[in-house]
Amino acid sequence: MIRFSEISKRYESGHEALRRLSFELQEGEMAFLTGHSGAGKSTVLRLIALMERPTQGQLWIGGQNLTRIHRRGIPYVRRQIGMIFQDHRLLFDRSVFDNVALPLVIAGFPHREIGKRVRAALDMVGLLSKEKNKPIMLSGGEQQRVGIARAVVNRPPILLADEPTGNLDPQLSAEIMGLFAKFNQVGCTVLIASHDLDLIEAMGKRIISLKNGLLQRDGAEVFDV
Ligand SMILES: Nc1ncnc2c1ncn2[C@@H]1O[C@H](COP(=O)(O)OP(=O)(O)OP(=O)(O)O)[C@@H](O)[C@H]1O
Repeated sequence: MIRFSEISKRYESGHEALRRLSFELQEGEMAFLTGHSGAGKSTVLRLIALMERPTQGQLWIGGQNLTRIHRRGIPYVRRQIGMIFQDHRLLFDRSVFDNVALPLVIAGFPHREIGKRVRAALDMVGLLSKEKNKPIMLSGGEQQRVGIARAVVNRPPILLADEPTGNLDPQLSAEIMGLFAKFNQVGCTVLIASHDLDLIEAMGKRIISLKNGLLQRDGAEVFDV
């Protein structure tokens, strides 16, 4: 489903954030991406979401070679991906409903369909009763769940999350991870960047570990870097 083949990413500053990184994520798999600050975790997610392009190597999503894709094809790929950020990136002057509806409004869904889908997404994250609230009235964990509802509202086959529990206490963090596991159980391919080793080890899923842009560990396999 997602395949990195010898991917390198050098930013314009000259910094090489990823070096010949290869790994594959099967359709319906859930995995964690870990490593020290600056190891390259966000870069991996940004490459998959086409927010950055690789300097070298081949990157595939569902049989499509992203390194060959034209600008015109980018929105089509992005529609397959729900992305969740540590800082939620919610619109604070809009209601919870409007925040979650945004991807559907952009995609031109009809009004009725938007209402149905937004409420289904809010129900999944347990926030149906807060649809009229502004994000500022919600706790950090609730805000994060709004971000998750927004990411899943158009039912993308791939979910990417960048430090989704960064600012949350251990109990809320475990709840958020539980939500991702729930989406995975219904077939979503999930990749989560997190430096919270205790939490991700407790999830019992595959862990891919980066060190200075190199693959250090993939599941049970450990590499000499
Ligand atoms: N736009 C950019 N321009 C230049 N260098 C960048 C850019 N984005 C990231 N980097 C550098 O690339 C390296 C990898 O960054 P990345 O954000 O992928 O790491 P990370 O593992 O997600 O770190 P953190 O856990 O701190 O978020 C870092 O050294 C970072 O400073």
